[in-house]
Amino acid sequence: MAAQLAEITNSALGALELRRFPDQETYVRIASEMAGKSVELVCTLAHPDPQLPGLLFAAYTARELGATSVGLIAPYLAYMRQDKRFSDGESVSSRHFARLLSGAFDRVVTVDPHLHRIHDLDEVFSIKTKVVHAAPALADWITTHVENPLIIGPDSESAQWVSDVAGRIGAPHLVLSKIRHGDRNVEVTAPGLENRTGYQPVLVDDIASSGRTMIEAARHFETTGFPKPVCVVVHALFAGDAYEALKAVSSRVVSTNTVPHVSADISITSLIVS
Ligand SMILES: O=P(O)(O)OC[C@H]1O[C@H](OP(=O)(O)OP(=O)(O)O)[C@H](O)[C@@H]1O
Repeated sequence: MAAQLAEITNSALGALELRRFPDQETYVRIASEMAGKSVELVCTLAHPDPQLPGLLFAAYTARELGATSVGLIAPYLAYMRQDKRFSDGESVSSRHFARLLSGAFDRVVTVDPHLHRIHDLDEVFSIKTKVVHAAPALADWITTHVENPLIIGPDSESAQWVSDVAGRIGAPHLVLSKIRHGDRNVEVTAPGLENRTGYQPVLVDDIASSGRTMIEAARHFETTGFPKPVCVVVHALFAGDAYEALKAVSSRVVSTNTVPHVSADISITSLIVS
């Protein structure tokens, strides 16, 4: 994506050397001229724990080498789901992660961050933020690939992008109801679904991690006279065998390229620079 962004914006593509020492510490070397440059580090944070030291060291190094400003383009921004102290003593890691990034960068650009109980990135970041929405790209893909779609969100939080996508296509939409009992244990209910047959269901969500949300939502179509759903996800994290398990209950699974994945057929690269 960094190469694509450099080409679209007619910018130079920098060279960053990143490797592990034998003890697993991170080695960083910037092999491009930084003096006087406005620098953007492109790093999708799908594996944030091993990625973070290198990312912070690269930002600090760019500044020490004379960059006038250092921005972060993180197509997927991690840790935004832990946005509340759900149990006593828990870290509100969205706030802490944002604080770490705010200390190293001058600005951050991301795609559809998980903003649920936080409504604006500025509530947790102290630097300039920009949010890019994938909805136009999702709507284009659905228009081209799905006939007679019914756009469905698996939980109340998805209502925002489901209604946006459906509105762009001129398709009906429906929002299901979800209760999360644990990391891999969610319960999805779909009241009234049997009254909406005659459409191709298209499940749309921001993140697939364990895949349980989409899988539990998809299962409702097995018994209600619909064809298997098409599943459209913005950020394809797909931990473990989540992708295979979701494919088994779907007619197709597709994601955007915010996270490199075999399902990433929807490009949002041009939206980042628009
Ligand atoms: O693939 P999974 O492991 O099911 O994770 C993906 C789900 O998690 C997020 O919502 P979450 O359940 O965190 O709910 P929230 O809206 O209350 O933050 C996200 O919006 C997806 O629906």
